[in-house]
Amino acid sequence: MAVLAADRVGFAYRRSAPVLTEVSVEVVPGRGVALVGESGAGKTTLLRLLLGLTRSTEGRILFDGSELNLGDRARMRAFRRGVQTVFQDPYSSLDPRQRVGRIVAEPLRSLGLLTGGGTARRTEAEARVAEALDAVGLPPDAARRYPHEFSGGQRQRVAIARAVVGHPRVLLADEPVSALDVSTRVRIVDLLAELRETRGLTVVMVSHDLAVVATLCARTAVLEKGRVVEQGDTGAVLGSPRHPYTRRLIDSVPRLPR
Ligand SMILES: Nc1ncnc2c1ncn2[C@@H]1O[C@H](COP(=O)(O)OP(=O)(O)OP(=O)(O)O)[C@@H](O)[C@H]1O
Repeated sequence: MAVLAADRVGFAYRRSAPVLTEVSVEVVPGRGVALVGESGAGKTTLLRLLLGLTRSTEGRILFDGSELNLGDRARMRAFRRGVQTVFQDPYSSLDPRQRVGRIVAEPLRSLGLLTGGGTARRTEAEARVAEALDAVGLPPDAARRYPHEFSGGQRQRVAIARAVVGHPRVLLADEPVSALDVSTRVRIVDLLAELRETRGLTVVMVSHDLAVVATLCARTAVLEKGRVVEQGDTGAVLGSPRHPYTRRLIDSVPRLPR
């Protein structure tokens, strides 16, 4: 069964024309989904709806088969334990005044994932932060440092550590590598692929980069002007696209001269 689904979702910003119309997308465990489409197609808006940050104006968002109710705090907490996020910009998404250890531990505290009290609680948080830092390939002493002491790629590792510290099932990522240089991009994509294998993490991703999509996501949904025009296995969608819009999207990818 789908962990997360958009069921005939529609959305319009206030006093504007709809930016999403009748969008249905399912996220099945172990089968990551890429959301692709031109700028303005509605990808980020759909991700925000799937994250429960914005309420849809039509249709429903389902988590483990039942409708997400943003007003139900206990249920939203369970949702946040299961579904975490990484944003595009590793510079603005980390609080510069907090040490990395505190940043990574934040979901453990806010989602009630720590069991003990006092010193035991602190020790448990430290151990789980160390485990998350190790999982993203950062040294243990990273916990004592501040975000500005790290490069862009390392900061994105910190953001990924914060997202996975509570062992979520799904990671929603909005252009997670587009702010990084090419070689760093490859390393972060490899890291996400590794987390997918080792932790069973299902990655749902918005990306302009079809090579990244092909590496990370089993399924692809193509959005054009707020509608899904094509979706299916990534190999089929990108390898033999049926819709002219998908073909145009693939043809618009710059190729190196031969
Ligand atoms: N806060 C907002 N208020 C009003 N309109 C908005 C708002 N945010 C986005 N939009 C509009 O909604 C549409 C979809 O935007 P969205 O950011 O979801 O697209 P996108 O596919 O993620 O684009 P990009 O690839 O450029 O990030 C666009 O026309 C955009 O101008």
